[in-house]
Amino acid sequence: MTDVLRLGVNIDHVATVRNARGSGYPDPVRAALLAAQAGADGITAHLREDRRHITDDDIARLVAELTVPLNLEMAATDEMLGIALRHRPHAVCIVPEKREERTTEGGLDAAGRFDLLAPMVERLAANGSRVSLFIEPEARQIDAAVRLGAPVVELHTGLYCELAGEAQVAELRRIADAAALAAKNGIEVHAGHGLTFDNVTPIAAIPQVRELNIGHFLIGEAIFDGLGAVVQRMRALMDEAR
Ligand SMILES: CC(=O)[C@@H](O)[C@H](O)COP(=O)(O)O
Ligand SMILES: NCC(=O)COP(=O)(O)O
Repeated sequence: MTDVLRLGVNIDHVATVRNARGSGYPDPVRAALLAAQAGADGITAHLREDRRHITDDDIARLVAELTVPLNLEMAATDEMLGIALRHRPHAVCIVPEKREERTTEGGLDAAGRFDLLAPMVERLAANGSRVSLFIEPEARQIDAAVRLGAPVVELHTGLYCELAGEAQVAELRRIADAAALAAKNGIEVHAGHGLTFDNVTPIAAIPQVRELNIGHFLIGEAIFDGLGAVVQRMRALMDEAR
């Protein structure tokens, strides 16, 4: 019996719609509570330096009101470290960030930024948050995660989602090999970015993967079918894959 595969719903783009007009709706916290009721095992929220979607107030309200664990995504900056230490979320996932990017473009260079990350990982863990590193599915990055003492890595699935045919199969193999290597080294494996109903199954079928974080697609589909229904459908696809 493989462990249950958890679904983390990323609510960033509920805030994107809200911020389009500076209104109070749609409320990301309301979306988070609804997603939890529909079967989400956790909520992911990315507090970006430019606050283009999730705001500091959203994080404060999520911490106060969520009924499932919060996974706070953040860049490796002193500002974000201070916010994470103050709120002490269940989990913190350190992600790369470029102000000019439309969305995350790749994994964190944990190997190249080792000296910057080491004290940050240590302080977040000592503060009681489960630290995750959002990385490319590469042995070099997994080795860095081991040396940093990160208990979790989230493997970037964006390239897999963009590719097709043999190239996508090769990227899936790369992700599966990275998941096996990370698990062999005692690291819990998560995956995310760009996942949809159509491409989730092969990722969900990787036995070492314990959590998927999925957002943009679900929020888009919710416009047509409602957030509860699309969360339930993604949950069912993930369960069928195991
Ligand atoms: C790290 C990752 O892939 C996402 O969780 C991230 O939040 C994407 O950024 P946007 O939500 O701003 O598109
Ligand atoms: N870390 C991945 C995540 O939280 C959601 O990514 P996406 O589904 O919005 O691309």
